[in-house]
Amino acid sequence: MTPAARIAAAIEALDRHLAGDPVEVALISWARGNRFAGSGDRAAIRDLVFEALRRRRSLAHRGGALSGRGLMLGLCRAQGIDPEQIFSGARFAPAALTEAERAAMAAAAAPEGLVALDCPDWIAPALQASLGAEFAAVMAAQQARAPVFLRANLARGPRAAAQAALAAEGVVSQPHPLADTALEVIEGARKIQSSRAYAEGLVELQDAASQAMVAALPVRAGQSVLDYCAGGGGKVLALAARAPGLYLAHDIDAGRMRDLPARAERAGVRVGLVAPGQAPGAQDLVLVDAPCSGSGTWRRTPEAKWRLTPERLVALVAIQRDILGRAAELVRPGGQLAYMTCSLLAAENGAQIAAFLARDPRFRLEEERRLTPLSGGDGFYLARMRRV
Ligand SMILES: C[S@@+](CC[C@H](N)C(=O)[O-])C[C@H]1O[C@@H](n2cnc3c(N)ncnc32)[C@H](O)[C@@H]1O
Repeated sequence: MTPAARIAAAIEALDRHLAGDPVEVALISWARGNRFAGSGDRAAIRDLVFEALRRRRSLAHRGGALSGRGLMLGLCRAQGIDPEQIFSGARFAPAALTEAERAAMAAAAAPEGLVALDCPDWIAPALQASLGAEFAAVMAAQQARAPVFLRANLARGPRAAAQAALAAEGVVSQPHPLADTALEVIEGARKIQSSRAYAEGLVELQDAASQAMVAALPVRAGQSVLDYCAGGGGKVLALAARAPGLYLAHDIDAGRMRDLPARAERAGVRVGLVAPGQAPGAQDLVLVDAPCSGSGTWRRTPEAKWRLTPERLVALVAIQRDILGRAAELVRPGGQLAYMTCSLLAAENGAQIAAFLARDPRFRLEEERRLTPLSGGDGFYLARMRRV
């Protein structure tokens, strides 16, 4: 496909998405209806769509409309490409520009303020309060694509050995300072999942900040650990790789843990599954990787930035509060409770924990950590508490 044809495809997928389809569904629908497109084309179209969503507000401003065409026009302009060259009306290219489109683009001044930062108006005050002087830099960082990170699985060998095995298969990576397990992929990211290094469990895909937060948790051989919101198991697998122990995974939606047994086997670690609502005995460490706004991961999941609403945020804070209360009951006296989110918002992080500690005097805060995308990985929050 020509660059113009790929842009025409991205316009179609974006229009489906803007009409209500989740972005992944929109991309799959496009691919099903256009089976001639090869994997290289599909990947390029996906990149265009995600680029447009990360910068949805500023590109719509530059392109004169919040539509597939408006976003792609805005992207051309932001990249210094003359839209007339792409929007030519030639075969497979987007239809030629209309006079109205030319006029709308000509009228659009350079984006400023929250538009330039691609920040929804309603959430800006909360983000500004949470991020302080870093607000603009963090929002700007979220406009760029996230790096691809791998976690070297120490249960299978050291990071350098994983790096060498990947390099032999064309996946070039370098150690990342956020965690002693983190590798940042520089070349060959598309080969990771078909590599032997991945199949043999030497590495897992995991954001570097996520690895850093897990590394901050204490692990001792033989301890009992419950990952209360395990999802696909990224955190519990990373913990289990550090020391043998009794690891359990729980999620309200058992379907989310579907792949966990296979992932644990690949990684050479053991993780038991706990059915939703089933109460395991008191644990040395309970980890709550809570459902959250995901505001620290908007580079990877840009549609979430535009889908989040004030009502959903209030609901998430209530869910987190409820989960904390339940998880706290599963910590043995003297044991630890670790609460994490990939949010940048104080309401889901420090304020949530302050309210929990005020409600439950059995717990003391031992450590809080915050990371933003300015450190290279996702935005993350960790509070480590002890039941005294
Ligand atoms: C941030 S994700 C977990 C990601 C996972 N820990 C990982 O590293 O791959 C949050 C998870 O919490 C689960 N969840 C939501 N509400 C819950 C609840 N009330 N109790 C337990 N899990 C819940 C969701 O199903 C989701 O899988």
